[in-house]
Amino acid sequence: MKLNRSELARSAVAVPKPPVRIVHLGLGAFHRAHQVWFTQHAADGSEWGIAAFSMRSATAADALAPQDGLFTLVQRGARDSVELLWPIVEVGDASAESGAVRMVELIAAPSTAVVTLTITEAGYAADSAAIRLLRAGLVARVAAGGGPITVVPCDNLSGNGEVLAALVGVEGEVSFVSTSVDRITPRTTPADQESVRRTTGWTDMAPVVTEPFASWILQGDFPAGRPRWESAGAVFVQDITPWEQRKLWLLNGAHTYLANAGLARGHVTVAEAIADAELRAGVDAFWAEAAAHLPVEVGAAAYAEQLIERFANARIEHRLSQIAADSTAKLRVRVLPVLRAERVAGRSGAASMAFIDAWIQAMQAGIRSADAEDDQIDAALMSGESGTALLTLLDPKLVEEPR
Ligand SMILES: NC(=O)c1ccc[n+]([C@@H]2O[C@H](COP(=O)([O-])OP(=O)(O)OC[C@H]3O[C@@H](n4cnc5c(N)ncnc54)[C@H](O)[C@@H]3O)[C@@H](O)[C@H]2O)c1
Ligand SMILES: O=P(O)(O)OC[C@@H](O)[C@@H](O)[C@H](O)[C@H](O)CO
Repeated sequence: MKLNRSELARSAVAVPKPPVRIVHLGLGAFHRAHQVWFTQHAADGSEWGIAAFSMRSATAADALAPQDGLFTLVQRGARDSVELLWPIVEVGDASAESGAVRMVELIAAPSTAVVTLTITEAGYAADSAAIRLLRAGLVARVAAGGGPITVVPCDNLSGNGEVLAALVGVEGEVSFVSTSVDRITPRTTPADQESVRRTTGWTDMAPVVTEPFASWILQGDFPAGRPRWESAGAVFVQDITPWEQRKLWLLNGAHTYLANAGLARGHVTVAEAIADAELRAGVDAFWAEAAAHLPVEVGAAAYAEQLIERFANARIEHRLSQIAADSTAKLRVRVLPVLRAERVAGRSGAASMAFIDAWIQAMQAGIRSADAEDDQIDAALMSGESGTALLTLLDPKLVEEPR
């Protein structure tokens, strides 16, 4: 793609500018590497524009607005492949009142068919700003007879569609779709920005670097239509549960372990941690436990084999300190279900327990990343029996069971 000047702008490049039919909450790196990429690559992508809103600060919106929503996606495998993505046609900052008003107005607009979200796991709380604004938009839409709409959460959470439907609590023509999303996308660094400038000749204040792999599995209805994401590789299933478990347990469970155990062993990135034979053995043992509770049709062994290659991609600088954030809540959904299933099957779940022990040891050694449960972790560490107190924090039932 050629630009006729060095700043990104729609006037400098011939790309589609579709009308807004999708509203997105959470203008982070992952949305741009995943849902924006799937929309651009859908056969009818040029008919679907996205209005994307940052939720907590103006930073992402301020970087993208002068670029008319355009940004560079770098797919980083053995070599880089660089692409200009154009589906974001409007950006806003919903942490400011004017942005929040515009977002609510767009959710209520009859021309909007889909709302997507990447608001992090912590955003799924009844009093979070994202949930309140989504609710306000849907209530306004129902009241004005705006017609059916579909809401698609794209965060790493079991049953994300059902969880969101319960939190939002809006009755009417609103369909909540559950999804399993997968594409390792680390935070962009200044070096990434500089490498995009060198490769393309244009200055991009908001590029995104991601891995070549991308997967999107969805379950649910789109009564107002949607882009033909399946033509870009998305898969629609009747029952998402085993697919979601495969991804959350095998990928995210292993990530949380590699973060806690890897930081304790002096590693900085996922690629370094998975190259450590001891950590790799821990991951393999956990995957064997998890695979025993997944149906054969999800292909756990092949997915795990692919994961080793993805984790080992040293050109993707995925920092363990970023992944270790909120480990307490993450262990509950990524590791505890496997431990429970192992114990119901009459086994000890030793590999799952080793993942939990790695977190306990990291907390005891003071290797901490931000955690929404920091106050409770502090209290557990102050108690005489900090190991038992941390186990209780994770799940009170764990301390009643023999190890
Ligand atoms: N990065 C990945 O590899 C990846 C892969 C799969 C799924 N995801 C999901 O996407 C989420 C975002 O990842 P990212 O890489 O874009 O992160 P990011 O830090 O680039 O962006 C996070 C976005 O979430 C918003 N946000 C943060 N906390 C929030 C809250 N409490 N309420 C509402 N909005 C909030 C921020 O404003 C920002 O727009 C992850 O938490 C995860 O659930 C990420
Ligand atoms: O994004 P989080 O914080 O839920 O988890 C960190 C990583 O495990 C995660 O972002 C993965 O990279 C992603 O889920 C891969 O698809």
